[in-house]
Amino acid sequence: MTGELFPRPSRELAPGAVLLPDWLDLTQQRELVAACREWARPPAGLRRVRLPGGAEMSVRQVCLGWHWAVVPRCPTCGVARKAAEGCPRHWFPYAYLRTTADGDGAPVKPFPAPLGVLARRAVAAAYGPRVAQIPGALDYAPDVALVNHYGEGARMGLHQDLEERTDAPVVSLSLGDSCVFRLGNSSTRNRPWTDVELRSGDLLVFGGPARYAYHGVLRTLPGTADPVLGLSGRLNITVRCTGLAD
Ligand SMILES: O=C(O)CCC(=O)C(=O)O
Ligand SMILES: [Fe+2]
Repeated sequence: MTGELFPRPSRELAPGAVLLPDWLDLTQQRELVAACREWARPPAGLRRVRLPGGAEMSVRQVCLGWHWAVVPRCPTCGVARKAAEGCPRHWFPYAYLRTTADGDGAPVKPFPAPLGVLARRAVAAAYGPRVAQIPGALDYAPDVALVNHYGEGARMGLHQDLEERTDAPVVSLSLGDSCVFRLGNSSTRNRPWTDVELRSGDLLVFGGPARYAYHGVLRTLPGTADPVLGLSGRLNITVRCTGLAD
C-alpha cells in the first residue's frame, strides 16, 4: 500500500511463521497478477471447490503442478475413510491429483519454474541464517501452487495444510485487496492465535513449528488494492512441496 508513514516491520507471528511485509514490489505484483490471469484460463482453470459436506468454498481456485481436490474416495485404494491401513498413499477427503477431476478433467497446468525460484528466495529471506534448522527449507524445491481468488465476501475457514507428504514450509504471497488473516496453533482451532492484516505484496512463510498451524482468512477488505494492479478482490498464492515423486 502506498502512503505508509513507517514501513511495517518483519514479524514472527509464531515460531516458524514469518511475515515480511511489502516483500514484492509493485512491478512483481503486477507480473504475478498477469500470470494468475493466464493460469485462471481454461482448460484446468479457475473453479469453485465443493467441500466434502456439500458447501461450496467462497474462494475460486486454480492449481499448478498438482491439482488439489476433494475426492469421494481415496484415488489409490478406493476407501472412503480418513485412514486405510496398507494404502501406500492414502488420500481422503482431499488429494493431490494430476488432472482436474473436480473441474473440466483436463491435466493440471505445470508448476512454473520462476515461481519455484521466487519461493526459494522467499524461504531464504524469511529464515535467514537459521534456514538449516527448518525442515525442508534449505533445499526448498516446491512442486505445487494453489492460487485462490477472494471476491467480495469470500473467506477461508480455519484449517491446517495437511495434504503434503513433507514438512517443508508453505510460502504465501498476497495480491490485491488486504485481508485479515488468522494464524493459530498446531493443536486446536482455539486460542492462542494472532490476527494480522495481509496486504498486497506481503510474504508469509510458515514452516518448522508453525508448519501445521491452523490458519484462515476471516475477511477481505474490499477496495484496498492499489488500482494499478487492475485486480478486483484478493489473490493468494501458496507454494508448497508435495513430497510426491509422480
Ligand atoms: O489466502 C490465504 O492467505 C491463505 C490460503 C490458504 O490457507 C490455503 O490456500 O491453504
Ligand atoms: Fe492453508
